[in-house]
This record gives sequence, C-alpha cells and structure tokens, in this order.
Amino acid sequence: MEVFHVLLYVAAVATILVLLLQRYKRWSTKYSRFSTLLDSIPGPFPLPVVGNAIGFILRPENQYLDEISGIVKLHSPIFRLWNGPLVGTVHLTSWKYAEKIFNSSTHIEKNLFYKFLFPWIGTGLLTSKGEKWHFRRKLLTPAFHRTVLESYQDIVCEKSAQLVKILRSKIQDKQPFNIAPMIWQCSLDIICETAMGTKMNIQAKLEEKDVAYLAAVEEYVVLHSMSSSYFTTLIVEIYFEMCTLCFSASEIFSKRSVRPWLHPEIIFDLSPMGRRFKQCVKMLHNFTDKVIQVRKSEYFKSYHSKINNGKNENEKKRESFLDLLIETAYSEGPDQKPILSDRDIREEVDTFMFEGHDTTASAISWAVYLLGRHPEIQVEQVYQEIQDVLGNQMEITPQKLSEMKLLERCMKESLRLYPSVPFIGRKLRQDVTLGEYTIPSDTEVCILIYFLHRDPDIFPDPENFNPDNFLPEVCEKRPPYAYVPFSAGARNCIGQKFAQLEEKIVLCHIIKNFRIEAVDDPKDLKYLVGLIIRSYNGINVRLHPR
Ligand code: HEM
Repeated sequence: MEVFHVLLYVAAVATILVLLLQRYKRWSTKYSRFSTLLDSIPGPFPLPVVGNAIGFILRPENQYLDEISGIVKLHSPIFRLWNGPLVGTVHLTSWKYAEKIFNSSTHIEKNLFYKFLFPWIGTGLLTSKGEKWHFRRKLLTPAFHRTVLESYQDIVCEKSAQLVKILRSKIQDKQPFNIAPMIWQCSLDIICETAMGTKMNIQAKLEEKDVAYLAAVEEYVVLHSMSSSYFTTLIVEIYFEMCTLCFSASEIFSKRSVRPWLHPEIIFDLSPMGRRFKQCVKMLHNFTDKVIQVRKSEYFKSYHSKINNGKNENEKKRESFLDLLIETAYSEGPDQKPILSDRDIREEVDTFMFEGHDTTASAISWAVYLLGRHPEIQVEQVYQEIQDVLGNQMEITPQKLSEMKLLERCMKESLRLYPSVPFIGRKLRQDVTLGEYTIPSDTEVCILIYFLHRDPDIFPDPENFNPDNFLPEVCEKRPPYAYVPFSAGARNCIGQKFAQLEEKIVLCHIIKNFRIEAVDDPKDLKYLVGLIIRSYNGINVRLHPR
C-alpha cells in the first residue's frame, strides 16, 4: 500500500513537471519570437534585469519627460523600450503609425499600466475591455448628449464666477501666485455637482468659509439626515484626499510604471507607496458609496411618489450623470435586479470624477499659461472677441460660446502643446506591421501624443504657440490623426464636449476679468508626466484686473 502511494506521488510530480516543461517550452518559443521581433525595432540598449527603466529610475520624476525626449530625438517615429526583462513596450510618435492603432477595432484594449488603476477606478469605462466596455460605452454615451451638457452650463458659470471672486482676493499685493490649485478646485467643484449632483463648494469652503455656504451645508445635512459633523469633516477631508490622491495616483502611476519590481500586486501592496495608495482609495470609495446611497434613496422616493400620485413630486430641472446611472440601473423597476450594481456605479463615478476633473483642470491651466505668455493674442484679440460677444454682461449661451472662434483655436493650440493626457497605451491582440517592423501580439504600445503633436512636418515651428494652426483651412489639409488630444477611434474621450464647454466658460470668465501675465519662462519649466501632464513649478501668474 505504501509503495502504491509512493508511486502515485512520483507519477503526480512527474506529470506536473512535464506540464510545466511543456508550458515553459511554449512560453519560451513564444517569448523568443516576441523578443526577437521587438529587438529588431530601434531603441536604447537594455541593461539586464531592469532593461531601459534604469534611465528613469536614476532621475527625479520632474525629468522623466527629458529622458523620453532624449530617446525620441534619437529614435522617433518608433522605438522599443524594455521595462524589466519581460515587458517590451513600443512607442509611437508619428500619426502614420498611430493611425493603424486608432483605426483598428481589434486593438482597443488598454495596456498593462492601466491595471495599476484598478484598485481605485476598477474596470470602469477608461480601463475596461471587451463586452463590458462595449455595454458601458453604449450606456453612457447619452449622458453626454448636447442637451444634457447644456443643462450643466449654469453650474459651470456659477463655479467660474466663484473662481473669479477668489482670484480677486489673491491679487491685492500684486505678487505672482500659483493659479493651478484654484483651477483644480474649481474643476473638482464642477465635476462633483454635474457628475454626482452633489454640491461640494470646495472653492467656497477653502477660500471664504462664508455663512451662506455653511447654511447650505446645514440644509443639505438636514435634507439627507446626515450627521452634520460627518458631512462637514468629509468635505474638507475629501478635498485634500482627492487632490493628494489624484496627485499621488498620477505620481504613483509613473513611478510604478518605471519600477518593474513594483509591477506585481503583491509586492506593490506591501510597499509604503502601495499602502498609502490603498488608504486613499478606501477613503474615496467610502465617500462615493455614501453619495450613491443618498442619490439612490432620492431616486426611489421620487419613483414611488410618481407611482402613487401619478406625478413626480421631486421632479428636478437638472439630472446629474449619477442620476442617469441610477435610473439606468433600475430601469426595470426598483424591485428588479439592477442592470448595474452599486459597485458598477461606483467605478464609473470614480472614473468620471478622475477623468473629468484632472484632465480639464490641466487643460485650463496650460491655456492660462500660454495666453499669459502671449499678451499680443490674449489682450488684443481674445479679450476683444469676448467683449464683442458678451459686451458688458456675463450671460453665456451656447450660441455665444460658439461665436468665440479665436478662444476655441487658442484652447486647441494649448492642447496641442500640452495635451492633458500626454501618453496613451494599448495592448496588441494581433501582430501589426508598422513600416518595416512587425510588432508582435501582446506588445504594450504607447502612443506619445505629446510628441506626435510636435511633428515638424505637420506643425512647422512646433514649439511655438500659434492658434492659426487651427484655422479651418489649415485643419482641412492636416491628416486626421495628426492632432489627437482626446485620442481617436473607438476609445476616444467620451467627455470631450463636456471638457470643451467647461474650459471655454472658465477661460472666458478669467480673461474677461483679468489680464493674465505668466511669469515663468518656458525654458525654466519642469514637467510631471504620468496620467496627466502638469507643471512641476506650478502656473505662476500675475493677474491685472480689467
Ligand atoms: C481637456 C480635457 C480632456 C482631455 C484632454 C481628455 C483626453 C482623453 C484621452 C486622451 C482619452 C483616451 C485615454 C486612453 O486611451 O488612455 C480619454 C478617455 C476618456 N475620457 Fe477624457 N479627456 C478630457 C476630459 C474628460 C472629461 C471632462 C470626462 C468626463 C466627464 C472624460 C472622460 C473620459 C472617459 C470616461 C474616457 C474613457 C473612454 C473609453 O475608453 O471609452 N474626459 N480622455
């Protein structure tokens, strides 16, 4: 009997070994093809173990862009980097190559690096793939319909006016100051009130601490039977946590991306960076859960009153994005299994909170910087255009916004020079031929939008801020994928129209009220590039009231 057990044990171990060996052989054959093809693409020489990550690891974060620029100068329009021994990434800086990826319905899966965001935004629209992504994209597209966006316009105007008020209080001593945090707060207020239907009034809370605001919080608290101290603390905490988290998420994303040993979840989770990330994510999820519960109970109340009284007593003029999600979830009735679970809703709310405020705030702050460096355009032309359209009033309508053509060209040109999302990634699901190279399936591809927008064949004098690059007759002659700040193809930005509306209204408020002078010379700027591109120095301006 004992001999039988020993034989059984030996047979089991031998089977496992054979299976592992076969698997290894298959893997090694596949890997050997993968690495041979990748190594045929130009790129810097990789070191053992760390590959090309070493150039980034040895630099501070505010020099990552310099490191990439150096490689781009040598190897553009296509180059290969090894991030550790196994992760090969191919980088594209030409629209001709990017076009093949954007045009494809196969290569729409995001690459390895987006997985780092899973603990926070789960597999929401930005990070999901396959059926789930298709279903969500179809579901969420109506939430960005023109009429929905127009209904958000009042909120954006209100928050922009609040920003102007805060900026006025900053200019008493005529000293330059960093305007970026104020723009970020404004943008966060806007996304909270539009996407979540939740008034955060972060700008007011942090800057004014005014009585009206506290009264509004009280009202909200009574209305939703929340504990007052809970809600007040929450607002202050959430702002700092949101900013720290969005900032750290971007920072952690770039730091983790270039440190191959932090890629495995198990190691990252044990690292101090991973532990901090987890803490912030927990905090954010608590907040989002709470808001969802409040909006859900309002939805049920209004649903039942509609059934009982034949009309909706709580009918509101405006619906938030979150309301639309909840409505969709319970479209079969509140007693049926929801189409979207609370977790599904939360991952979308988290996705839109992040994508919807960080990106737009970055776009607005770079536009402020560039206009502040170009008084000849800002003062003589853009301001004049705003005056011509608005006169002495601040009443903004979609028609009036559409008349501000030069402001729109300046916004586009700013996004050309500083695309909020400087790099995007895809995982190839099939081999792709780009020029003379075959890029094997499973390669992580990065499209470097920042460099694609600086192609001198497309934009002569690419570093120069020139809004005429977006005159209709110039745009007509340009290849379609040569300018892609909102990405392109199936996975383009769903919030593009929202972002443009917000950016135009906020800029219009700032320019109408102040002449902007940006104090930092472009050659002194340092950049933080991760999920978003930011100025490491801040956006330092002097504002002169009009
Ligand atoms: C100037 C502002 C913005 C810029 C430059 C921008 C840019 C982009 C880019 C480049 C992508 C593709 C990302 C990738 O493939 O990794 C993207 C996707 C996305 N953006 Fe934006 N975005 C902006 C504003 C917004 C806003 C305001 C929202 C929401 C309210 C939003 C929501 C999203 C979502 C959900 C996706 C994923 C779409 C999908 O994969 O189907 N974005 N954005």
